[in-house]
Amino acid sequence: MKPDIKICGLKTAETIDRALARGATHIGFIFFEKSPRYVEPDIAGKLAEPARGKAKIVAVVVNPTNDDLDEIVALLKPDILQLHGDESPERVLTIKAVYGLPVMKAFSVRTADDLKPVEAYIGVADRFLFDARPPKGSDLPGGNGVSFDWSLLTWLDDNVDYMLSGGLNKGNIAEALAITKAPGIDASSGVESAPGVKNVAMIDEFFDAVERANQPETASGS
Ligand SMILES: O=C(O)c1ccccc1NCC(=O)[C@H](O)[C@H](O)COP(=O)(O)O
Repeated sequence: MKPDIKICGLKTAETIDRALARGATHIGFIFFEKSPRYVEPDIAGKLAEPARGKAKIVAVVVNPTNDDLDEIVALLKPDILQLHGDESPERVLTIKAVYGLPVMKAFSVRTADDLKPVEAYIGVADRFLFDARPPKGSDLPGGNGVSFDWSLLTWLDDNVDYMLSGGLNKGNIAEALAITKAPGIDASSGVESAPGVKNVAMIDEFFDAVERANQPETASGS
C-alpha cells in the first residue's frame, strides 16, 4: 500500500506547491529557532493556505510551552502537532486535551532500547514518528539527514501507526520501505540542495522513487 508521505521543513510556496502536486499527504513546518528550516508562525500560516484540505498541515515543535502552542495553533491552524522533544505521556495528553488536535510523537532511535519508551505512549499519541538519534554535536533534534537501522522497527505491532523518518532520500527509500513496510514516510534533508533549502527537482525525484518502490512486481515470465 502506498505510504503517507510527509515533506518536512518547507519554507517556500514553490516547494509546497510541488510537494502537493506530487501527492504529499502531510507538509511540515518547523518551529525550532536553531533550525535552518525555522519559519515564523505567521509566515507558516500564509504558506500553508494552499495545502488546507489537500494535505495535513503538521506543526513540528520541541518541548513547547503553552504560549508557544497558543501562538502556533492560532496562526498556523495545524491539523497535527508533531512533538519532537522529551514530552512525557502526561504532557501529550494535556496538549491533546487543550488544543483538540492529534499528536504525532517523535522518537530518536539508534538501538532497540530507544524503542522501549514507546509503549507508554500507545493509546496516548495518535501516531509515532521514528527518526534517527541526532549525531554527536548536532544542535537539532531532527532534520540531521541520518538514518537508523530500519530492521529495529520490524518488532512493532501492526497496529502501531507510524512514520519512518531520518535520512530518507531517493536512493534509500525503496530499501527502507521493503524492510519496514512503513505506513508513512517523512523526508527533509533528502529533498534539499543545502540545509534548509528544499529543491523541487529533488522533491520530484523522491516521489518518483516512492512510486517505483510501490509498483507491483510483475510475475516472472509474463
Ligand atoms: O528538521 C529540522 O530542522 C527539525 C528541527 C527540530 C526538530 C525537528 C526537526 N525535524 C523534524 C522532522 O520531521 C524531519 O523531517 C525529520 O527529522 C527527518 O529529517 P531528515 O533526516 O533531514 O530527513
